[in-house]
Amino acid sequence: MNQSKEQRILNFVLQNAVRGDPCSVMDAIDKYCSQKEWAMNVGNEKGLILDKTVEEINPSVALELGTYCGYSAVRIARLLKAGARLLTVEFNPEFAAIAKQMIEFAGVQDKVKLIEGPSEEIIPQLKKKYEVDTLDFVFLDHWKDRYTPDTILLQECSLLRKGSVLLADNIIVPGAPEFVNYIRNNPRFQCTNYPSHLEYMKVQDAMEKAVFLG
Ligand SMILES: Oc1cc(-c2ccc(F)cc2)cc2cncnc12
Ligand SMILES: [Mg+2]
Repeated sequence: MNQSKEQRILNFVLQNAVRGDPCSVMDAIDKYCSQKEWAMNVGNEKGLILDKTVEEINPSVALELGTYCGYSAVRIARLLKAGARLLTVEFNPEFAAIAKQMIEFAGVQDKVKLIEGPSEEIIPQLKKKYEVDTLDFVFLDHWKDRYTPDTILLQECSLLRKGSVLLADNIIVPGAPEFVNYIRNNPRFQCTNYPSHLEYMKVQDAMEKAVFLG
């Protein structure tokens, strides 16, 4: 049975990156996906915006919606302080299986909890099942039509506190117009737009940062 693209990406990392070195894993994925097969990792240009946001917040508890192959989970986890943790949610079992191996190879598995399932099911479980009080940082990088309902669900589940930061990928491509309209017109959020480019392409994209005002 021939391999998936995601399995080919993982194989390339296993052959070309250094076990326990998150940056070498990120570099190998970026090399493969820019030179061989495009894939929907946040990439190195938008990845720098993600880095700066994570470093600014220095989160104790972070949530990622949309793990895919684990590129941004590795990217975020490598910056977390001792004792801090990332919960990352992936709906697709094949992607989750690849991401688990990617996260372990990078050596960040002690900081990352990979949860397989739909975000709308997992979010209401975060407090009781995953011992979350509130979230310091949320990276939205899953299906764009889930950005708004999941942001509302995070509020309904009292998972945001004054100062919690949301960062959303793909504001232009594939685009999340309904989310942009919701979040920019919501007085409980302070928004900032970060123009960038679609991963590995000369196509305009952007990220949106939204600080919850409580
Ligand atoms: O960063 C992303 C990019 C694209 C995407 C796909 C096809 C295309 F033509 C352009 C962009 C899809 C995504 C789905 N989930 C999360 N992130 C994504
Ligand atoms: Mg994305």
